[in-house]
Amino acid sequence: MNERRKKSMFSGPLVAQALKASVIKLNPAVMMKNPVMFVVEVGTVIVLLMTVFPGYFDAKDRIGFNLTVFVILLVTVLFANFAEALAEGRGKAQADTLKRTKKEITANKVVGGGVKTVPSTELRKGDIVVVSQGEMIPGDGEVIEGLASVDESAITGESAPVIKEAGGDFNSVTGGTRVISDHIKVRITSDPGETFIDRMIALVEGAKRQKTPNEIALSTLLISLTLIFLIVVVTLGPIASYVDINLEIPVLIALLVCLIPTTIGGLLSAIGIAGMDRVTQFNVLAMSGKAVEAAGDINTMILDKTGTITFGNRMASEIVPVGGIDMDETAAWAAISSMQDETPEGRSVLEWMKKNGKAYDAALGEGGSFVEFKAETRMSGIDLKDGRKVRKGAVDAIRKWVSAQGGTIPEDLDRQAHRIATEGGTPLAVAVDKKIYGVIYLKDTVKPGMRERFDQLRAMGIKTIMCTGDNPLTAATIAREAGVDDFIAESKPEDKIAVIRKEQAEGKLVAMTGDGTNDAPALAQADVGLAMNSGTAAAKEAANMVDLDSDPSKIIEVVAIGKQLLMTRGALTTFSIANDIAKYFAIIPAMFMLAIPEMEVLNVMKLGSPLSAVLSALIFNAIIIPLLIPLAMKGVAYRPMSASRLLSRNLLIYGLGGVIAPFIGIKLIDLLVHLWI
Ligand SMILES: Nc1ncnc2c1ncn2[C@@H]1O[C@H](COP(=O)(O)OP(=O)(O)OP(=O)(O)O)[C@@H](O)[C@H]1O
Ligand SMILES: [K+]
Ligand SMILES: [Mg+2]
Repeated sequence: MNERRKKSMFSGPLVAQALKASVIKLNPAVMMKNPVMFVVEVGTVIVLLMTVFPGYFDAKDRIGFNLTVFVILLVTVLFANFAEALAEGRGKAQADTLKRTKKEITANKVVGGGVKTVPSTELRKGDIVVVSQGEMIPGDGEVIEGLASVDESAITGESAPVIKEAGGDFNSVTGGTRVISDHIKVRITSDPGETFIDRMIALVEGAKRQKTPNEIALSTLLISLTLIFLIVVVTLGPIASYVDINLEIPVLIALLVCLIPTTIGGLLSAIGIAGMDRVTQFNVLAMSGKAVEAAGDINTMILDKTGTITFGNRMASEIVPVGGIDMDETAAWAAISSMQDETPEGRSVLEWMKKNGKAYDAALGEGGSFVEFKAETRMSGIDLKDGRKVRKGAVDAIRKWVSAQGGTIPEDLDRQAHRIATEGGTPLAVAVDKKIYGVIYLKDTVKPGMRERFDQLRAMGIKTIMCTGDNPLTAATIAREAGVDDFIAESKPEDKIAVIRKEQAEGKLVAMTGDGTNDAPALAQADVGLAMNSGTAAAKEAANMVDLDSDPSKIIEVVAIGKQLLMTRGALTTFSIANDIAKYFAIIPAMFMLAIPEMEVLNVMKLGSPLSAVLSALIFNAIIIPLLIPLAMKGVAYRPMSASRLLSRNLLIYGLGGVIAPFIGIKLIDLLVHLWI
């Protein structure tokens, strides 16, 4: 699928498909959704009638001209349809591939004591299925038993298998992905038609594409402009004839089409679809165009430290005893506290032991009950069967835990923790009941290039806040190193939602990423919530975007894509309206010169003849649409800068460019047209 995703929008089959679709879209019922182009279509039909039945319209001496106007108008409409069809093309192709994936699946449903083979479409929420090596997972669900490696490339395009297992944050599986080793039992969590693949198909196909609030506002403006010009042009005829000037209908229609915002009207939906498509190519699924646009308007971005700003593979790199305790004893307790801790942090402690040739009595831990790491407690460990409780965790959490039992805190604990934290490391204290043995030094590294990216975000006027469960000192060090604007340390998952609400109360739009079930409320609250595909079903459900590559730092690029979408629309609107204004100078003098040849002084552009002026303006009006398709699809060139600088830059380039381009374009076309007629 990744291959397909990367495929150019302008490849042969997609272009052929789009050409066909642009004719089908001529259907007036479809055209009506785009009022600007619909007006052009109506004009096209009128000129066609005048060409075919010239007798009725007293237009016998203008058949050639009228036929030409008809052809140019028809091509104008086709160009606009082509832009939209081309933008839709890649999504449609992707949807077809996904649909094929869907059809083939059968499910082994657990019924009573046995297993029954049923088509996946018969599965309902709550059903249990067994999936073995080589089989496809028949629906979205949660692993309730077993562990398997799963090939999710059908969805993510990423060929490396991922491990899915019961319990924890990696239990969610997606229908249409394939188990490549072992077997698992899965509880189905979605009904047919509501699965992740169904949603994906609907998204890439644009089936449920709704206009975003921004698009609606712009459409309203375009319709108003169209109406105003329609009224002007319709009343122009009678007024002119009152003073004995006879304006011809095809010329009036040409005037109207030149004046109404056909360029942006023709490209508007293509810009929106292409923006969504850019996000999809980036392997992020946006649930709506609104989400992508919200990303472009973000003021505040909330980022996790571990795994987003840093690599996140926090590894034990040192074990430091405190209170005069022996090194080996401290290390042994650190290891025992990690015996069943499957987090990267926990596993790294055991690896450290091996690497440093340290031994511990594993038998001590046997039969004990495992205390899983929780972001709320910020501790993990084991309750031994002899009654002793072994813990490791954030220094302040362990401190509190030990103090609550009446224990004392070794005086060098803080000094050691402080040293580790100022180096940007995470200190984990190790304790058994009320005695603290030492500190584990977890090392993590800030990803390269983070500072530049945060500088860019700042240039765009976006504030970044790093949220971490880590202590304030580590947080401060990493925050400084990475260059984020602000940080919140010792934060629990629910603190994120508080930060979001606070920012939103100040009228800001907030973006965040998350993957856990406890991130779900915050993901829902954020204006842009990007969930990781590796995360839980609840997180993916709550978010309005899902990153199929599960890379939380991608939120930064998503914002850039959103901004680019808004900018592209703004730039092309400016260009389009500036263009139309410039066309006055070609077409209005021509129109009056047709009626009163003495008005030659009006011919400021020195165009060949009134008729060639009208045709040239109309041809320019048509071909500017396909000329701008690449820009509409790829988005305007984009450099991070503040909104006000962007605005003035765009006005200069696209406003001024929009005024100048028609003068040059129409003049050149007129030179050719005048040779021909
Ligand atoms: N496996 C573990 N066992 C015990 N304590 C841990 C473990 N993993 C992390 N901790 C402690 O709990 C704290 C909070 O961890 P958590 O994963 O919630 O946040 P974080 O990873 O520091 O920050 P972020 O929100 O950026 O991921 C850590 O700073 C660390 O002190
Ligand atoms: K126009
Ligand atoms: Mg974490």
